[in-house]
Amino acid sequence: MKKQVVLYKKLSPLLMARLHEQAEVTLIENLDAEGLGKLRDALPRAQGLLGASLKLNAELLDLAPNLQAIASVSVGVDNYDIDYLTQRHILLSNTPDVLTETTADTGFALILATARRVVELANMIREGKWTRNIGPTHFGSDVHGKTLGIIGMGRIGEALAQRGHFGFGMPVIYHSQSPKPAVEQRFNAHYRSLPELLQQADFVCLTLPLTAETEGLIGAEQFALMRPETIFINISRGKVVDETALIEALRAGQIRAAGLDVFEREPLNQDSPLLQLNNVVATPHIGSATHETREAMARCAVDNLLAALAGERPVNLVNVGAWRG
Ligand SMILES: NC(=O)c1ccc[n+]([C@@H]2O[C@H](COP(=O)([O-])OP(=O)(O)OC[C@H]3O[C@@H](n4cnc5c(N)ncnc54)[C@H](O)[C@@H]3O)[C@@H](O)[C@H]2O)c1
Ligand SMILES: O=C(O)[C@H](O)CO
Repeated sequence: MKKQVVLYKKLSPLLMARLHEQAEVTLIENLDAEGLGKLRDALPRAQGLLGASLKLNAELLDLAPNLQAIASVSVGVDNYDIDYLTQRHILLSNTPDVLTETTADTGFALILATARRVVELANMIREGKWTRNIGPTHFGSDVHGKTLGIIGMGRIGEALAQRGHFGFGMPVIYHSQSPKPAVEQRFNAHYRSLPELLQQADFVCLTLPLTAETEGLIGAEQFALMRPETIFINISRGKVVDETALIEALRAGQIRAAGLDVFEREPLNQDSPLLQLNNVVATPHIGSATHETREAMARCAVDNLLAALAGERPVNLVNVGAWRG
């Protein structure tokens, strides 16, 4: 008998066809109030779930007594109660690797856009304010040769280091859970304590996951260690940063600019003070959002889900403790 799969993210026709071949599929197209109601109705029969951007807590999961596997179309797994899933032997998988390069591209786009004031000055032209040659008040700062500081030297951190070191001749310093000799050798990178990195980096870039340990990692005390020339980039998760402290640091000139792809609350409220600041470049969580990469992520999630439902260990199993094979 075909397994019951609930999708809360629409997939390409090719992937939908593949899933339909092997499973009975219920598709929830939108996670608005109506969609959430439909999801609740579908959960009691669900054996597999596939989607992203939904906090799947114990209250929702308790509606799904038959659930065997969840395939998240994301590398970040902060939306899931992993201990609870493991306790219930529900296999959680994610989509690492396939989005690494694209997310690092986004990080570098934010580095360049903030340093060279791309959005602010492009808007100036649109607003008809380019009336004479620009002078020092509109100058940006160099990226090449500046010190790139990476917090969380994992897959995306390494891809950022690669761009900085080989492409822009940037000295690389990093802070992570432990030093990584292979990375140091490849990018001539140097390990720093968190306070040292915050003091020394021209670009402080967050590429670490949101966990109980990293929530609120960067707050007023950490911004106070940065310099007025520091540019702060966050492509990890909004909650790693105390957003009120970030706004204060930007307003007070404690740091020069911020490039932000992620926020404490998403979508970002239109009234957010961040959107009033010219030295903020804000993008709507687009780290992995290219046609190619989103399709690769969806394919990876489908592979993981079908493997799990067939009794096989998914390649990207997150909670290995849930595996009984
Ligand atoms: N903006 C986006 O659209 C987007 C896209 C992809 C990933 N992300 C985020 O980026 C994160 C990283 O992805 P990845 O594939 O590089 O993961 P990864 O696991 O390869 O790398 C994370 C690194 O952070 C380090 N780390 C963890 N906790 C730490 C701590 N307390 N202090 C210092 N370092 C710590 C780990 O040791 C690891 O090296 C994801 O978890 C996700 O939240 C965002
Ligand atoms: O974690 C991820 O994969 C990205 O943030 C997309 O959600």
